[in-house]
Amino acid sequence: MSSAIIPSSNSDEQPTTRRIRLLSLHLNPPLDHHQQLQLEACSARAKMDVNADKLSTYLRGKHRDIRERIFEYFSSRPDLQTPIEILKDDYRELCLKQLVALVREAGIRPFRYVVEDPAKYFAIIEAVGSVDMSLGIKFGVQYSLWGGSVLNLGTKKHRDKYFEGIDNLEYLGCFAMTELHHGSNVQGIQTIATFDPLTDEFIITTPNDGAIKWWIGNAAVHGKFATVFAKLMLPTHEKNGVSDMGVHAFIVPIRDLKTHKTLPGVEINDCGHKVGLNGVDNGALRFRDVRIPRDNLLNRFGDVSRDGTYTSNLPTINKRFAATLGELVGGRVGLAYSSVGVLKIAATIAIRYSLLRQQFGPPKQPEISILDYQSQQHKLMPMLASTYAFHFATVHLVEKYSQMKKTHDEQLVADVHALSAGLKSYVTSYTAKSLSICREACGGHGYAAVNRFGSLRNDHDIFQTFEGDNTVLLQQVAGDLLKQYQEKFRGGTFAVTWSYLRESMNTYLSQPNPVTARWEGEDHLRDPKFQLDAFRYRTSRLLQSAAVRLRKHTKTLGSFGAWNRCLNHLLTLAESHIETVILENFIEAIKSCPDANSQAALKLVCDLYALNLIWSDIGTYRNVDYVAPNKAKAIHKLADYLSFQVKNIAKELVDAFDLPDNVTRAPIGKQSPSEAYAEYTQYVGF
Ligand SMILES: Cc1cc2nc3c(=O)[nH]c(=O)nc-3n(C[C@H](O)[C@H](O)[C@H](O)COP(=O)(O)OP(=O)(O)OC[C@H]3O[C@@H](n4cnc5c(N)ncnc54)[C@H](O)[C@@H]3O)c2cc1C
Repeated sequence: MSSAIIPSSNSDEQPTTRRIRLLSLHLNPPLDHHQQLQLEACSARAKMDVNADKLSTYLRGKHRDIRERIFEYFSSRPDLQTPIEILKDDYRELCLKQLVALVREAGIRPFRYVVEDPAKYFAIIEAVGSVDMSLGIKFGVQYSLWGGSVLNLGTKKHRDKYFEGIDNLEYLGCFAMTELHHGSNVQGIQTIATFDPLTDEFIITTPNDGAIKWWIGNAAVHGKFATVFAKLMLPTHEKNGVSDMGVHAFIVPIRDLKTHKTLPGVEINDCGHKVGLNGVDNGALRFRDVRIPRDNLLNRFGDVSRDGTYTSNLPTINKRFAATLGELVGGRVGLAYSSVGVLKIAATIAIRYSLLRQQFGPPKQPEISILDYQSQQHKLMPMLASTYAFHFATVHLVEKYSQMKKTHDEQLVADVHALSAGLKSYVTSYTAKSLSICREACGGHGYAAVNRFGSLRNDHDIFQTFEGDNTVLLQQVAGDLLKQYQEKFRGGTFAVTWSYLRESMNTYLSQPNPVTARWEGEDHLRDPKFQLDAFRYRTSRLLQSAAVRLRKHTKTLGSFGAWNRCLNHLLTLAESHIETVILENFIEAIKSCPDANSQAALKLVCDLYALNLIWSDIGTYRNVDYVAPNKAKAIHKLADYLSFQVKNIAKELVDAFDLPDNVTRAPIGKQSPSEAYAEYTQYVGF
């Protein structure tokens, strides 16, 4: 455990002494000042005393109040709580009722925060999604997608006309991008908006069944408007000629504001019962030459004048398309943030139950809690550590997004785009897997619908697909990394998020250090420098080798074929990079924590996060001798030991998520263990 401080070499040193000193160096590095501090933290850990409230205050930051207000409101309205069993149509109506009550009764008016204070907006959306995930998604469709498209793709005239109605829910709306034949490939959509100079209108047309707008939230029952993405067609001088100006967004009224009847030319059908999120009414839309005024083009990035002339500050279709999609990253940020909220709920229920539940034990002695089993710790403690890591990473994402909204800095826009794509895909995939692990970790009682894992899993599952399929998004991250890599070799600089690669690419190009590869003392393994170096090294290696492979295969397969040949490699690269960014943010967040005990607890959790991931990919490190066999063994042992240590403060760590019982809503996850079985028994009718 402890490291001896190795005396430095001096000229009188005997050969044997020197050999012993060098040998010791291989096993334990000399302690620097930072490590000394760390050792002190380790010994303090034995009496770690975590105050959940202080930790929670640090986690929630300044938006704790609005979150509590939302939870308290729903706690005061049990009639608005979603029952365990509910039919699709009833659920949709309840979900609308919940949304209307939140906005009009509880007075949560979130729309202005979309632009003015995104951090507050995301805190609201996370809290609302914790109350009910369908409600969170319906809320997101209204304010992030429909509302967000009006604010971010439109101009002042659109804001003036629609802001109030969107905010107060009179103008319930949809975001109609996906079609039956095209989801991920947005540029492949086929809906057409043709300008008619005679009437000064656009004509919205669904040219074939493949172009029917599909999966559109709020469309089946409640929506009055839709932001419809369509290819803008402008007449040319040739007879009947049109020119395709690329994908643009248009506001299309779909139901009458007073009668709620579907408007002429619009055909709406229900996408039906889904695997989850049945409180949201997803519908399919067909447009039969629906005419809308020219003003309904959301014209921030491209406009059409009265005579049909097209103007834009952006020179190409691709640039306009990128700018349009770039403005929509808010939805993705919200999903990543909310997914962490779901993970917190699941981890809380599973860990509280694992502390309560007792099975087996030493002969003739009381049974022990199932969280005392190493296997249960292995299932749940790295997950708890990841939840904390994701919390800080998504808070960082929200901060960057808010900065971007204020400054519109071009570099920041690119950064937030890649970071939101990476975090959304990494976090939502992790949460989806964890929900199954939590269910299984709670045994049979995990399978009771009242204990939530089924609905959480089903509702959350689609987070992996909408707002960009995870596999597709990770490729954008890999593409961005490769672009930066090429620029580096052309003498350019890395963007801020990737700046760590500047140094680690150089380290990578040299051989792993055979001395540090053997250091295995706890103080070294728990040194953030070692952990970050290891993460960065892996990413740099993957980046360098991906670039080499792509170059090689492009010669024979072309760029598309080469990309596909290296696809799994590229996905691993993107994940490795995102893990590095997550770790960096965790380490930074620990430094800023004002409470010493909370800081020590976070350090422990962060070490588990880092070492568990290094151990999960130990083959990669061993293959290149980045770690020697003994060091690999030491990492494994320490990761298990840290799981055990984290288990000792697991109760406080989940309490710090500050989720009241009316939000977790699972009898087995009750805050007070004595109530858990009692409520569950009552639920069954005893
Ligand atoms: C409940 C729900 C609500 C939705 N709400 C809305 C909404 O309100 N508005 C809206 O416009 N849309 C909405 N959508 C649509 C959603 O955004 C799309 O489903 C999503 O973008 C994925 O597109 P897709 O379904 O075409 O998947 P596909 O792209 O067909 O993906 C299928 C599989 O192919 C793989 N794949 C695709 N392309 C690649 C590639 N290049 N490389 C490797 N693998 C690839 C994917 O990884 C995935 O595994 C919703 C969908 C659902 C289910």
